[in-house]
Amino acid sequence: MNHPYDAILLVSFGGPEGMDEVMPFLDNVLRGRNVPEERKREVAHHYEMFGGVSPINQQNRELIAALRRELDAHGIDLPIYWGNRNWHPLLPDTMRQMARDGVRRALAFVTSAYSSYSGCRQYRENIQQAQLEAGPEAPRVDKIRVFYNHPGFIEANVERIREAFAHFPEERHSDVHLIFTAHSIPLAMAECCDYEAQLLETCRLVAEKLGHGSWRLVYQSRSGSPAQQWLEPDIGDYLREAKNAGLKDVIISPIGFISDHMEILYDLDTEARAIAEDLGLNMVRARTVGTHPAFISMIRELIAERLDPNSQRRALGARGPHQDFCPATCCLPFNPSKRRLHE
Ligand SMILES: CC1=C(CCC(=O)O)c2cc3nc(cc4[nH]c(cc5[nH]c(cc1n2)c(C)c5CCC(=O)O)c(CCC(=O)O)c4C)C(CCC(=O)O)=C3C
Ligand SMILES: [Fe+2]
Repeated sequence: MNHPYDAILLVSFGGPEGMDEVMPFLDNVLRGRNVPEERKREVAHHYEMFGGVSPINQQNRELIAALRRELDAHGIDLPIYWGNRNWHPLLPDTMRQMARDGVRRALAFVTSAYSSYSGCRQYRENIQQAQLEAGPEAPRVDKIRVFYNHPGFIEANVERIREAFAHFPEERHSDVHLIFTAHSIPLAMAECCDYEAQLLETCRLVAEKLGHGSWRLVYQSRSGSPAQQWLEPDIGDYLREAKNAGLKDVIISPIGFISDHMEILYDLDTEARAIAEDLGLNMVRARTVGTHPAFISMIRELIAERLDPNSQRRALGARGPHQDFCPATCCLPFNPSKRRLHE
């Protein structure tokens, strides 16, 4: 096929893989961010509870291995590179390697299904910065569209939630309350993107496929200064609300993420689970898509559609496929015209 791409680039968040990597990783995440020192220490402790190892890097290795097999099976022979925002392999190092290998133009798959500054624009800025650091031989990089409404993403989530339902006796299924979670972001950030609307669309499409009416989208992993407003309700508060409303069985599906990384192991499997147990709620946490075959074939499809401009761009629901190229003002961190000058 005649197309301009000579590599795939997986772009992700990155995570520490040992005790001595936790603080330098958090320094990278929080450089220039308005997050209190106390929150940083708290989050360092979350990582330390797991030996300083975030599962995210291993999950990305497995994702790459699965994608390699999928591309090979479909005759797509592009090499796959991998670079992270916050930890090794770091994007600038990967970009230099690509330049050395003679890569001229790459397609980037970012491990975030939704549009937001953190999940879209910041990754594009990271790519640009890495290109600057790698110099004039750095490849050109085009980002693959966000996939929150892609049938492969929906199907993989539906199957993960079906697995979770199987933990409850059949006769209780209709009374199970399905709680979707996503990473909270500052309201100022949420105002500049379609994050909430996209999340709600994914939840709606997944719940519809499951034929399950009792669901709600809530948020987790709130960070930042307490003075700032972030998306709510928080999962902990919502579990208390659910209890007060008389609910007994809940499934938590972290629809905002694509792998079971630290924000899930700690914020849901440790913190939210303790709250649920305290309240006497039966909680089952659904897995994220991870390397589900429908998700891996979705990534292959998203690559193939960029290699062949005439191919169909699949999307479920009312919103249609997201555009291939982000407009200049897409996913800003905040609305600049709302910022007072002295801030
Ligand atoms: C929207 C969004 C996603 C989803 C899109 C995507 O996947 O990119 C996401 C993913 C992730 N967030 C992660 C970890 C962290 N996020 C933090 C801080 C923050 N996240 C934010 C937003 C998001 N984050 C924001 C607005 C902040 C405040 C600071 C800032 O404005 O940037 C902090 C600092 C400590 C804290 O304050 O919590 C950590 C350690 C990990 C890795 C987990 C692992 O290691 O396994 C992953 C995948
Ligand atoms: Fe985060």
